Amino acid sequence: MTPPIIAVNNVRKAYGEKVAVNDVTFAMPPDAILGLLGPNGAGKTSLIRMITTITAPDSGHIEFNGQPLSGFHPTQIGYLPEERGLYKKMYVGEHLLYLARLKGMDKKEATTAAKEWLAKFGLENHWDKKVEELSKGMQQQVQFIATVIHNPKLLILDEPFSGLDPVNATRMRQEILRLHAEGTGVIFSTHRMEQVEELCEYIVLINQGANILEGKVADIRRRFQDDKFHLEYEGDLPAVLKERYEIINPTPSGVDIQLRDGQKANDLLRLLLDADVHIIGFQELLPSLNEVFIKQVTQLDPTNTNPFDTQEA
Ligand SMILES: Nc1ncnc2c1ncn2[C@@H]1O[C@H](COP(=O)(O)OP(=O)(O)OP(=O)(O)O)[C@@H](O)[C@H]1O
Repeated sequence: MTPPIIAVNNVRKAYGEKVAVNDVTFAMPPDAILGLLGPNGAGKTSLIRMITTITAPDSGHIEFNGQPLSGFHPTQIGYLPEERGLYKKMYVGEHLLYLARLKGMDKKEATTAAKEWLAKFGLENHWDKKVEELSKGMQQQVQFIATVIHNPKLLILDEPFSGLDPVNATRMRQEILRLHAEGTGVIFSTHRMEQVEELCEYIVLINQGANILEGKVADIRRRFQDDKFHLEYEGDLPAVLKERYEIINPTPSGVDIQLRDGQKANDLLRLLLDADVHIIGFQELLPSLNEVFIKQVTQLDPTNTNPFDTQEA
């Protein structure tokens, strides 16, 4: 069996008294983009810095393609950190060549790749511009190019879409999906849970340094389903519906209905049909990852009433 690109085993990292990563274990799934999720201060960057060998775990170990992670592996990794770090006074082309050569490319192949990538982002005329002359979004795209130019086996993207307009965010998302389809492993780290569902099939949810939930997004949302349905209809609703069921979020086009105490969706539908309600749509509402996160944190620790306030526990 092919080993996972990255396997993190019982990894711990503390900065003085502060335990930033506490006994975290997970493996990259073979086919899915991995979403590394958690609120500010959860420990995501600390984990990534260990995967990229910038720092080392205090205990536990990390494997890259089944081998112990070592100083040889960073050339096979592309890391887009949250803090952008281009040299403002350098020229775009010169900068990309410099970074590509640090990753082991020769000048000719780096020049060809840099030109191809700049053209993909519509930046082919910016080769001779200084980084500081580019807009923030363009600088972000150049930094993304620097991250992928050497065809890494593993791509780690920390909040890659922050600061991008919707058109450029979509373009970058398409490139990430294309690279993934061609076999590049991708870890997408963010505290924006709603962005994850567009890109990731599999998530690892970190809270206060610990891995609190892991699995396929669809399975997790289904596991946390709580019998809520959305009904779209035309006309009026019968009074009996309001008497028997809890109606929430009424809008001009529909209502959400929360089932309670053994109530069944089929009985609800039967009641609607018997009352001759003109049904346009009826679907189960699965919780968002935000809601899943809050539920899981409060389930693990009922005293934590504000799961997003985890900065300095
Ligand atoms: N160099 C450091 N020295 C001391 N404490 C640190 C250091 N780096 C991180 N921490 C602490 O470790 C914890 C985890 O931080 P980390 O940056 O890994 O979180 P994060 O999930 O990446 O957060 P964010 O989403 O805000 O980037 C935080 O409490 C942070 O204050």
